[in-house]
Amino acid sequence: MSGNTKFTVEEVAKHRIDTDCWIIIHGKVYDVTNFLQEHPGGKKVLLKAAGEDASKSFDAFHNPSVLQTLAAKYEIGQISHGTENEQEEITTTEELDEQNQPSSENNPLIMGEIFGDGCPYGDPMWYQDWHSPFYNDSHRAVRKFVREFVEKEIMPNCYDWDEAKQIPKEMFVKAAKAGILGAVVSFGGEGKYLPYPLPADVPLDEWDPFHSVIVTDELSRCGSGGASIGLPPILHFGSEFLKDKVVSDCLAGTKTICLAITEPSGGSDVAGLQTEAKDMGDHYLLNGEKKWITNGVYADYFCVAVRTGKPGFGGISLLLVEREMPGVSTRQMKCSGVWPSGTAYVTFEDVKVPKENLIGKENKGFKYIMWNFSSERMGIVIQANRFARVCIEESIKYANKRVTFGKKLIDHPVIRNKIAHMIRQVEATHAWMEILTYQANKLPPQLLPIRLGGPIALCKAQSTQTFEYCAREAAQIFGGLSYTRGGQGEKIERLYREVRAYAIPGGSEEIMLDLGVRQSLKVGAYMGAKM
Ligand code: HEM
Repeated sequence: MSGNTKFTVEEVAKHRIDTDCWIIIHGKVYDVTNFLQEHPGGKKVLLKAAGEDASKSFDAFHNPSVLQTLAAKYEIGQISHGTENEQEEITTTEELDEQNQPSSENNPLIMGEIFGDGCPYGDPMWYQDWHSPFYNDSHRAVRKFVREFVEKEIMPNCYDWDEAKQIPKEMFVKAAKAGILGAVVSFGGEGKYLPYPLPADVPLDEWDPFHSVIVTDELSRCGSGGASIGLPPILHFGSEFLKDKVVSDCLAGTKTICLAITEPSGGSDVAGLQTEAKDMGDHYLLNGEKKWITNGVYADYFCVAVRTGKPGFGGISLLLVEREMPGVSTRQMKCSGVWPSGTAYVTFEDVKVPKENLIGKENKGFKYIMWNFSSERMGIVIQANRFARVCIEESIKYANKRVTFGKKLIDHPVIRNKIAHMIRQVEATHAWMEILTYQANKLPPQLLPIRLGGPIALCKAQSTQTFEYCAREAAQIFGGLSYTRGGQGEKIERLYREVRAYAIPGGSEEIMLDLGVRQSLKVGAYMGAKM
């Protein structure tokens, strides 16, 4: 029997015992006889629904993704359309819902195109037909392209990759071929190193920061994080020799690079770092330890912050270190979140690094690191805010189906109050992120770190505090389902564990808030503010 075989409701109704058990879910027929013993919800619930349309109960207890993954193995056909009366009986809940809703055609409320499933605040407002000065057709094309990629290639696998604590290597190559790796990493970089066209074939000279925002935002919809921060320093400050050596391979997904700044003895205090690179004439002799290095377990290259000069920020340089170099070793760290990110403790013991692997100029590393921080922090803002939005989307959808005390969760004012507080923070953060992105598009590049450093630092703290708030509230709405891994609360349980991976790295909230005010005051004073 193939997935196209047609059955009538009467035929399905004949299969309702434990040695022959069929069910209907959203118009498709499943033979679950061999699944009865394995069903995580128990055998009895399935037998109770045997021979019937179980769509409603199925929706109440599962993530829709179960149909794409596990259930697909048991699908044997579809319900055929019989006489008009029969058809009415077998109408699926989706079809029924459709009949009860106004159509999108000739709907007086809709002025343009709605993208996505229209869940209010589940996507940025320009997805739902709101006017925006920032987006045009090429942004819409990138949005569609990346959404399809994520829904097909990433979303169904997130849970398994998280449990396996690893993303398959082929996935990076796939993302590279789709142009996604280039889009995330190389913005502002040089086109000649791009091995594949950018998403939706947008020409490089038309690619703007809003395209990059869309790619990062859409990637974060799967409710799981990862980062690409090691390459930009080489793209922007490295020699032609270093660029030729690493950039194309990294953008093709065949090699991986990570950024190694943080040390066991100090995180946000970059100026105090201790890893030492001693000048030995034709090479540096590298000794020291780095900790919490994202992707460190899998990386082929390390962009390492080292001390080459005097104490403080004036004695720091960046070096490209290669995994093959004798004396480099990594071990996986056990983290509370972002399990597939290969977060590592890295040790360098008498590693000989050739002088040509110096990135930019000696003792200018602090400036490069600070420059890199702004784009890293904007990446965190976009990710954290989408994660917070996922909390809204999941909460609204769940609250619309879960019934307590005789009514749906969404009909309890206390739940709507929680969702409202989530929405107001996410929308405020999104608007701030967009206006900062607009500045990044308009300001002359040399002014970017000075004018935007302070606001970006503040916006980073805003986004991670919003994320933390939303993860907590969503977890309360999901109740016990957010305390167990997998199932309907899968994304919320994972996101709740991942909050710290955004609130601490790239500058902790405490440092961001202080830096944001200090830097803005300094810039204000320099620009003649009367304070
Ligand atoms: C092909 C059909 C089905 C498949 C593949 C399936 C799969 C699963 C899976 C994987 C879970 C674990 C939780 C999760 O990951 O979502 C689960 C739980 C459950 N399922 Fe099913 N299921 C099917 C049909 C049904 C039907 C028809 C019913 C009810 C009539 C049902 C009732 C339940 C219940 C009550 C739970 C426990 C929910 C919880 O832990 O909160 N399932 N099922």
